Amino acid sequence: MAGSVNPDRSEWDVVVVGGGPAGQTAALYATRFSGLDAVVVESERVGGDCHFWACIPSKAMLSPVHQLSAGQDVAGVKELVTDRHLDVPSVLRRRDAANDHLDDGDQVAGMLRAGVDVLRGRGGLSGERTVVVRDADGRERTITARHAVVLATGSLPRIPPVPGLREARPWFSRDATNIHEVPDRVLVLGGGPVACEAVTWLRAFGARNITVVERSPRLLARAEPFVGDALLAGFRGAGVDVRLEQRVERVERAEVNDAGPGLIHGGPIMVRLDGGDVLTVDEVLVAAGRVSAGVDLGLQTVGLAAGEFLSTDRHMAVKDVPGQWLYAVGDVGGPALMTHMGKYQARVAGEVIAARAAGRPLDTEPFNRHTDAVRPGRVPQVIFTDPEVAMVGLTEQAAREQGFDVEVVESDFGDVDGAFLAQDTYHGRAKLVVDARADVIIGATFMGIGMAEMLHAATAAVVAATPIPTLWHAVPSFPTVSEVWLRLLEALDEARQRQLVAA
Ligand SMILES: Cc1cc2nc3c(=O)[nH]c(=O)nc-3n(C[C@H](O)[C@H](O)[C@H](O)COP(=O)(O)OP(=O)(O)OC[C@H]3O[C@@H](n4cnc5c(N)ncnc54)[C@H](O)[C@@H]3O)c2cc1C
Ligand SMILES: NC(=O)c1ccc[n+]([C@@H]2O[C@H](COP(=O)([O-])OP(=O)(O)OC[C@H]3O[C@@H](n4cnc5c(N)ncnc54)[C@H](O)[C@@H]3O)[C@@H](O)[C@H]2O)c1
Repeated sequence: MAGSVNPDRSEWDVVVVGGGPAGQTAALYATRFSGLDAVVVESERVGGDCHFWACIPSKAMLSPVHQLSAGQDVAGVKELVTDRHLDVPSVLRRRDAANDHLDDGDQVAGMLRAGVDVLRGRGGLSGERTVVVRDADGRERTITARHAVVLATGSLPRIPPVPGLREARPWFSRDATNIHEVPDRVLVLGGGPVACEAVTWLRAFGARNITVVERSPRLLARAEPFVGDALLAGFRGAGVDVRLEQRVERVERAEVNDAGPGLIHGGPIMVRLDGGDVLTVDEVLVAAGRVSAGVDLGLQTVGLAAGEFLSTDRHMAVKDVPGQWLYAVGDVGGPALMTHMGKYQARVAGEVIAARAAGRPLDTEPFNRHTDAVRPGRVPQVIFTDPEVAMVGLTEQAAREQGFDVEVVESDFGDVDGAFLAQDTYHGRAKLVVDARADVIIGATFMGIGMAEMLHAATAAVVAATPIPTLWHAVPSFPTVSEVWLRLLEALDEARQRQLVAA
């Protein structure tokens, strides 16, 4: 669908550059109830990476993986599905439907219905409140914002400086999420969320030789250590070759033929690892982190350095830019590169822009809608491996490094009735990190089937700093897996009682 803008128009109250979830949300929150108008400038597809290339297609493929795997551990169902494989073409059709066959018509229509204009083209700052938009034919148009410009251009894959890697035209996350050809032999460079989720579906889709090369000592190194250990055991048990504390030294691909996303990009690839091993694979998937998509944004025209994650204050205004007219939300600002965090920041930015445009002072009471109260240390994340990892707040290590008086408590799901009713052999573990002085939870991690939907209770407890004595009265329903909360509180109580007796 084309953009929706009067060709002669050149001024809006709010100009948003980047139409991913963060940019869309900022435009909606700045304009609803405020009387302001806004335009979203988008160079590719309204909906962003999240809808077309990241969260939506990946989770559309992972849900069938989880459901088959869960069924394989429930008597009465497992007899039907053990040793059965996914119907991969059906899963890919499901994925294609979920991301609208890469067509952003519905997303554009949604913005227009909400009264937000859409302008196709690549936007970049050219001075205060001014954005130059270059369309696909190279035509330029200068637009200005009466009140605010919001940068929401997302992030791009980081390419490690490995000789031969770039030239080999390896896969990046877009190929993995929009997979059409399943490589039989694949090397995954990195062991973070992108890598671990992709390994989960590549295995389920029938890739027979998967090697993961991660430079740090653990998979999902930012999670509690038990998570990486359990994932490692699961991957290795399923035949995935995981090489920790290793790097790729060089890559060679004689025949390169990049026929498009998700298709194998050429002939076999020779990969030399730093230990001296040489592997031959059909594809390399680079999943080695992200960089800010702020390189061509004209940041230097307002005195900012290009290419780094943009630094913002608690109201999402970009630091070191006078006048409070420039905001950044979502991945372009880091450091929590997740859709829900980008949308949260965008809600804050939108409300701040509306208040400032009306000349209203920003709210100052705790948990007001004009201030980011989540960063740092209260960020939730679900990683949709099999089983899932769900975590919020600080890990034990991070809490100790930040000087908290830390108590930790862990429990597996062995004696939770809801767990053995859900699965015949439920494997999972939960951990709480407690600030002993304040007697509140500051971190929680759950690993197990269905944990994604368990997380929000922990997020609410961490953000609200619910006192542990209050949590005793938040009764988990029987027989649900969430009774693990009771086990955790009992374990904490027991440890404290023992300490009292010992003292
Ligand atoms: C494989 C994968 C899986 C993921 N899964 C999850 C998940 O399950 N849950 C989760 O919370 N997060 C997930 N993420 C992270 C999530 O995708 C990002 O945090 C999210 O997309 C960021 O939203 P955004 O709006 O900041 O950026 P984006 O979604 O990247 O949108 C930015 C938009 O800006 C446009 N743009 C860029 N430059 C310009 C310009 N100069 N002018 C105009 N337009 C421009 C782009 O075309 C794009 O449409 C995943 C990431 C990956 C890679
Ligand atoms: N479900 C989710 O919430 C979800 C899913 C996917 C991605 N994401 C987000 O997207 C972002 C990007 O994910 P990611 O996994 O690409 O990045 P990441 O930074 O989280 O992990 C990259 C991993 O690659 C390793 N690495 C980097 N260079 C390497 C090298 N040369 N050799 C070997 N290992 C190397 C790093 O040690 C790290 O463990 C993350 O911030 C993540 O939170 C979120």
